[in-house]
Amino acid sequence: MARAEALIEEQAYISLLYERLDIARTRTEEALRVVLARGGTGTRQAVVEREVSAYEHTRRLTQLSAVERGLCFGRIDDTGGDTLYIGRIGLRDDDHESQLVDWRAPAARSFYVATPADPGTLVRRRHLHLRGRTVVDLDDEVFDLDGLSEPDRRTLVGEAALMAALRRGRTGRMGEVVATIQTEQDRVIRSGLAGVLVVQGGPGTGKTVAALHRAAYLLYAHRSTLERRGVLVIGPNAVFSRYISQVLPSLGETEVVLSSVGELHRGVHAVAEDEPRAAVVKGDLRMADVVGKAVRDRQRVPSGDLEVAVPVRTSLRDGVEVVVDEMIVRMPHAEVVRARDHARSLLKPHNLARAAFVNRVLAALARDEAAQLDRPSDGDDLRHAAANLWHHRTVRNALDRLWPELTPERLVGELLSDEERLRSAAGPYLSEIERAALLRAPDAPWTVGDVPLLDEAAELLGEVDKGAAARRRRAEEDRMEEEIYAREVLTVNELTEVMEASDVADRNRDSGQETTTADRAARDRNWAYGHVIVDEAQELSAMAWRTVMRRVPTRSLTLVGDIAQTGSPAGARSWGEMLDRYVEGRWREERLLVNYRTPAEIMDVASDVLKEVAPGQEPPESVRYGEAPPRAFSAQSIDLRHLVDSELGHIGEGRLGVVTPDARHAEIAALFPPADDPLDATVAVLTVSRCKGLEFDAVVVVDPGGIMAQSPNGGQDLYVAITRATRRLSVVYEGSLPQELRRLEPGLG
Ligand SMILES: Nc1ncnc2c1ncn2[C@@H]1O[C@H](COP(=O)(O)OP(=O)(O)OP(=O)(O)O)[C@@H](O)[C@H]1O
Repeated sequence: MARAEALIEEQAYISLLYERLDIARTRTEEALRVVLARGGTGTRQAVVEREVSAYEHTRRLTQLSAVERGLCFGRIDDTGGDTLYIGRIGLRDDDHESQLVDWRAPAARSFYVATPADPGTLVRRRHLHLRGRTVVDLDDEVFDLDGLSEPDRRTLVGEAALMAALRRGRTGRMGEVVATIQTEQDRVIRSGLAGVLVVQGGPGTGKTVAALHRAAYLLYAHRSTLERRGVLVIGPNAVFSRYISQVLPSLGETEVVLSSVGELHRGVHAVAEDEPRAAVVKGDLRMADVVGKAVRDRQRVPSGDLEVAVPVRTSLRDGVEVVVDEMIVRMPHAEVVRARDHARSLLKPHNLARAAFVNRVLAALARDEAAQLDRPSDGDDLRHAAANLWHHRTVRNALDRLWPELTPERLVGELLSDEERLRSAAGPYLSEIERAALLRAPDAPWTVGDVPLLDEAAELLGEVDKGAAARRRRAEEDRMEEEIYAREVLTVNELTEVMEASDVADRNRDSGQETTTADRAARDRNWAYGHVIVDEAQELSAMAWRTVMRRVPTRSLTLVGDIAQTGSPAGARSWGEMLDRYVEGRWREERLLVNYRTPAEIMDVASDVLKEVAPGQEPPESVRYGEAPPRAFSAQSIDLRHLVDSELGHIGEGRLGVVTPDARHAEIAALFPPADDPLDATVAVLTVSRCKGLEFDAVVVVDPGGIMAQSPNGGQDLYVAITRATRRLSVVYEGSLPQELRRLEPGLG
């Protein structure tokens, strides 16, 4: 069949699918209107039912609008003469016959995994290209050539769909690639939910896209487990989270929480990076001991007996109470030690164990007071006297000195900025040089490396706000009640197969204000996610892994990264080094070997760098060639702005990234128009740590020698910088060209 006829035939089917989509939307809108028209009153059962169906309809509507673009992108024909159309969601006709298969459904799998060598039962895979609702092109892979007519053979275009996808100009946001997922990526996406999956792959091998499509797949395949607990995706920084933020909604998923290590401690948004020596120390597991000791250091005993002045007689003067007479109450030193040891022996978090310490001290002081005043000191009298003592400022102050209530921010802030405290807490664990690397000014901003320390502290301190703990307990009791009730409602309505009672209870309780998993998770430090995905996972320090693992007690994780790109000096040198502590012998690894981003000429340059800095590491294979040989310019012979203008001329609508050493970022950024968001700028000036995971049509690497020298992992940084380019690469060097880059063609200034 000639291509034109094939196009007409496919257009007819695609139009039918869009009609179905329109019908589904209209029906859902109508159903939602009916539900909302019922109003928010009535019996409790009616309110629950209304909440449930309004939520479901709204969710379905969001999904139906998200799939408008590229609703259907593929078709498979098998040896039995059956045809399936593959798309972003599944659609059925009024007789419940499948018209479109969801890309995540098992039936769609052969669309992704069939290869000429192993086609399974497929005779043909067809990619459909739509603009709006019109089929503008198609390309076929035919697995059974003998079965093809002559005209059909002429339309064979091999990997055209993938190549077309890769040639698209960069928009500043990552897009989804459902139509062109490759076999090795499909293996990653559909790998089982349980356990730890490590996806190791070089730059541009699609680790990020595979991880995000995996999130969508897991939510589809394990909705009841994951929707309630949610999926957390941790990226290297907030810019990256924005870069990938549109992928999942465009796949129809809205219940995924995007975060970065710097944002994992509630209330802190750390963006600053530590200088390399501090980063190494903060990322070291010994810091868990240091924070532990810092907490114990705050549980003190006085050098002698505890002595506190308390008022004996007060009088009112001008309406103000003044102390007329006071006395000293005492607690012997050994008893204070016992009170402290007893509170510690409870193994409760510091702020929760404080009550035990406080009660013992108050009782001892009350006993002494009674003895001195010759008052009775039996049970009730003593309790009364102790309660009275608690109201004296002097007693409170003494107790706060000995066992203060602490927030993680105060504990860690004071630890890192007070030489004395640091020496005491870190003395047994860190050398003097390491301690010096940690010391910082009291008003220094939080760094990404501080966040795992804050998390550690939060774990050891427990919640300060007793009101909050009580509120949470009450809320939990309410929730249980709602859940029992919701279960009854679902049973009565025969909905138990479709929905979980706890889901309904959560939604009902939140009544529209905080209905998403993201909202609920954000409120709760102890939230346990159903699955956690970590991108650029090689950058996480051992301390950061503790923080991540706390959020997923089931150890259901996907970690994607590249050991050869580790930039943080506290990051991973091998996966086992970081993971064996938690899941020894229980993590599995998939490797991605094909680079879809960087053209072969640029990858050759990157490979030279890799050979020097990480000799054993294999660079990935590029699938295409670029449009110009990568070039090197001496800083003396070229004006950077001039070079950037000329590169912009070559890339048309695309985007350009200028990558600089950390120390030169401000100076170079000042040469270009300021940009609020580097993702929206035509020219984005970034350090290497900020451009991790991103990509640009053209990249200009400034001062490669400076990048290499900026940290012990500077060579890896240069490798990352070079591999951000999808089309063109230029390097502007100071002095002489680093010899790792000798392959670059000399550019003319
Ligand atoms: N199957 C595919 N179809 C179309 N484009 C793809 C496919 N796989 C990857 N790409 C494209 O290749 C580029 C690189 O992908 P991605 O950013 O996921 O790679 P990565 O392995 O995470 O890279 P890095 O480690 O350098 O951050 C992206 O533009 C992505 O859209």
